[in-house]
Amino acid sequence: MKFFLDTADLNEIEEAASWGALAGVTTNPSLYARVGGKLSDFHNHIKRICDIVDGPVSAESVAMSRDEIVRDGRELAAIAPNVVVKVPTMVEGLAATHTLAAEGIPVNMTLCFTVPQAILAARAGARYISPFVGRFDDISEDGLGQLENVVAAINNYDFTPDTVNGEQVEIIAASIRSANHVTQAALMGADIATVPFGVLKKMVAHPLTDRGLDAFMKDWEKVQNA
Ligand SMILES: O=C[C@H](O)COP(=O)(O)O
Repeated sequence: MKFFLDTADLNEIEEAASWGALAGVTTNPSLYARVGGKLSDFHNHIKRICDIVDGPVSAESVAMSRDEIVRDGRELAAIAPNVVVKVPTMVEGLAATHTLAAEGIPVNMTLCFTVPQAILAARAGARYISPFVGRFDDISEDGLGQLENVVAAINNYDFTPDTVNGEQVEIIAASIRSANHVTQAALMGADIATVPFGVLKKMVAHPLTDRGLDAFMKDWEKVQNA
């Protein structure tokens, strides 16, 4: 499993990148708004993220028609070679993905919740598909169960390698709210988990690690004073 950071916060991205396990970043309009992002600075902001991260950086189109999404996608892809265009899973999004993929522009289909949506995204040529876990849980549905179904269904078929780098479509477990979501996503074989920085920090920590470290430090103090 690879880890992406689900944020538009440059400080979080720089810090996570320094830990050595950051394979990419995903952003969305809400995450950009959260860091006080302005429309006029959007492309520059994505460029700054691309300069920090050695991996795919998803930047979302907010257009609603296929022509506008394609236009948005081309502009976003021109920002840096590692930009991935994030497109919502809807009819206009599928049509735009089909066009962008044919041009060699990688697409991450987002707001994906079901197996049929995921298969349609893969057929349209998406490089990444992002099933949402937490938002399913929010409506008292089984987010992890849906993710497991998507992973199993996509792996049932040999989707044509994309035109960008010959790699198969990858599943990004998105809307991740806990380290346990990451554990379960890894066990079911999701290719990538995109996690908020707070979850990434929790993934590192364990009370037994803290307790063990504390005991080691106290015993080392005894050694020094012996
Ligand atoms: O845009 C994709 C995010 O992973 C959504 O996460 P969220 O449900 O926590 O906002």
